[in-house]
Amino acid sequence: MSTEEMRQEQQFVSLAHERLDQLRGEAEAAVRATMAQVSTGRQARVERDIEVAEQSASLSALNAADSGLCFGRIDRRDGVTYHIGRTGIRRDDAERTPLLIDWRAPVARPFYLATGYEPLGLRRRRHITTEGRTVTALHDEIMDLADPTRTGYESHDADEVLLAALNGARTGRMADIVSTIQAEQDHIIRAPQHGVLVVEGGPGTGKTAVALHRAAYLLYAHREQLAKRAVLIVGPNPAFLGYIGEVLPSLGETGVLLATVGELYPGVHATGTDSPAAAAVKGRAEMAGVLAEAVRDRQQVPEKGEPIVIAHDDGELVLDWDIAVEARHKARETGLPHNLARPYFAFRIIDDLTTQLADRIGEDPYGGPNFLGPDDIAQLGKAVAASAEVHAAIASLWPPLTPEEFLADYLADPTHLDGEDADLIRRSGGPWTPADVPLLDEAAELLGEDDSAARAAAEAERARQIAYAQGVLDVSYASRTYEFEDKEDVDADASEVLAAHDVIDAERMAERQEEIDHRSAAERAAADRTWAFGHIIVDEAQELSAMAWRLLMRRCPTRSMTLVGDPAQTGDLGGCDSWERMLAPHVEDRWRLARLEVNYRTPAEIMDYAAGRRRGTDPGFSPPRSIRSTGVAPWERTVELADVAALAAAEAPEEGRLAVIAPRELHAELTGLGDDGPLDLSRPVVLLDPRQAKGLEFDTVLVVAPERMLPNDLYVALTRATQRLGVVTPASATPSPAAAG
Ligand SMILES: Nc1ncnc2c1ncn2[C@@H]1O[C@H](COP(=O)(O)OP(=O)(O)OP(=O)(O)O)[C@@H](O)[C@H]1O
Repeated sequence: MSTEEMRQEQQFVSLAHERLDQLRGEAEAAVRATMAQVSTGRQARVERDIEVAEQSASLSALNAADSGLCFGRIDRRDGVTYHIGRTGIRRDDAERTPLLIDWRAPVARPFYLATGYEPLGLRRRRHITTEGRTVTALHDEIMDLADPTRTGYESHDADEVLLAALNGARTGRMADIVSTIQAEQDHIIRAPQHGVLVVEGGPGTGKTAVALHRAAYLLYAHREQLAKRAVLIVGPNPAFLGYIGEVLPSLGETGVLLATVGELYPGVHATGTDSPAAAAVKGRAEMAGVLAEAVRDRQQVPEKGEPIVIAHDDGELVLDWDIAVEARHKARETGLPHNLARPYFAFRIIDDLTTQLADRIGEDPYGGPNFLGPDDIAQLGKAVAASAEVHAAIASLWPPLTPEEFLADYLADPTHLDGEDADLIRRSGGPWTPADVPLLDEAAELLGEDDSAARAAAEAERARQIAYAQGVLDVSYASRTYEFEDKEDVDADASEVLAAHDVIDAERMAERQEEIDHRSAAERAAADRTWAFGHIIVDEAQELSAMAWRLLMRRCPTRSMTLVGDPAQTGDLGGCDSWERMLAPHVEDRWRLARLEVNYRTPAEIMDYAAGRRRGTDPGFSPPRSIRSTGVAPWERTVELADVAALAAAEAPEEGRLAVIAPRELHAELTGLGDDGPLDLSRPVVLLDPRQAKGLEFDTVLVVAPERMLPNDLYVALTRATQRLGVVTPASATPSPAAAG
């Protein structure tokens, strides 16, 4: 082996780190300098804050690049060599020539795609392994077989670097795969941004990894647009989001919002839980129509013959069925949501009641025309419109509603559902559940936000600011003479010294005072129900209910989405088993499908076992092909539940993580596994139910009571291990209702 080769590579890596340090130093100094600026005035402070935020973002991207900065090199046939890394770095020369190429740049692509059959202009591909700043290994692949040059680092196994990554002990946090992205994954990561792309693949095929790297790629390729509109990544539960939460920051990307669907209604914390059957009812597509009907039910009219009689200074007003039905018809005809159509209902009623009053007051006893002129009638109308009693009557028929009030009332007494379904979701009080969130969102759409009060308040605030600014300008103008009073023959108005009043009027000055929202796009998006994201990525997409899809589609009017999932792993009753059915209501057949076929997580021995069990209920089942085998077969044992903790302790790997996956109803009997407090995946041993295990992976997994799990849940549980799998049948356990199913 040529140590010279190694020395040169080390020299390059050291140089790249030095340059990175230099850039980091500059970025730090820029942040410090900006922060030290004495900014007077709110505008200046806001601008300073924005600058600090931008500089800090590039600083954290540079910090993120520190570990594994340079991981590859491509030597092209034309003699040009590029080093590939986590971020792009330029030299400090006049031309600012590239030193390190960002993995996302087009020129880096052959590093991921080139093969002996299609070398894409490469002579050689090199993987560079580093520990800290030290190069520890090189792996070369010859792409041009006619090239006789050898370095001594030629790999016999092309997958050596990949397999080393896959065999590494797990930490409880997902790591990026930037140095070993495979060609089939690269095609998906760099697929065009527009439209809906569905990525389907079995367990461990890298769907999550690909989705996260795609987010990083899109932010790189469409930075300007996506920095403004932000990218949303939706995952199945908070523990999963915690598990994947480090990947994008490690790639230098922070402009992303990670959330579960249950977190997508600002101001609502969905801490409650539904039974699976109740969640399934709430998730059905028909709930949209059901809620629309329930909103219409809140638009009432008095019974025929039982009018609402309103006391008024000029006599009683009678709000009867005829008036209300006509007003309701007119309001509904606008097609506006409930709260926005309400003023039309109110206007019509006030108009009718005014006519009623005018007919009575101005009536000519001799049958002549009404005595009242248009001005008198307008006066009467004002009085009717100002009457608290009239407003109370209108509100009793067509009340202003918030989504929260409306849905809480609806769930207390569900209508338009058959009796069994209504019983399942009936609830008075209690916290919101994740399945309520799409219903709240639907209700918000049906009700609309009557923001007239907020707009009036904003207008009043603006008027106040203009008045204040005018005051400032008046003071500025009044004080103009003092500046020059000790000078002779000075015409202050003709002075060359410009004062504020010369260059700006009150309105523009007020505008400048208005607060600029300097939160990041992701932060603003998190607080805004009506935010339209630039791109949405949904992981475990098969779990989402029809109602959840409606919510997400509203957040992405451009339908620029990547959906990754595996219908064979669907756990939720309300989830989906067919992409066609799920997507047709939103994009018809305008979506693309990409498949991932190779299982990078689960060794062949475990996958064969999982597939064998699966074939018990689905004889034609075919799993993804495992890329590696360990020679360690899964084992089965019958054990007392009380002894599972000891078994877990014995099986726990020295380095890495072990998970016990058991049905939730057995957790109380599985003592000693620390099933209290929030789930902490960094612990060496964790206890999970199959739903919580979705998307996660561990070095060793013990699946307890497989016979009590539904086929899809069992398949998920059996495919979480990267090294070893044990299957435990409880020697004695209290029978459960789930056991039968
Ligand atoms: N190209 C790669 N290089 C290194 N590791 C990879 C690569 N592709 C996938 N992996 C690893 O394989 C494991 C499984 O990937 P991932 O969790 O993305 O699969 P998945 O398809 O989402 O699985 P599931 O459907 O079971 O949740 C992860 O540890 C991931 O880092």
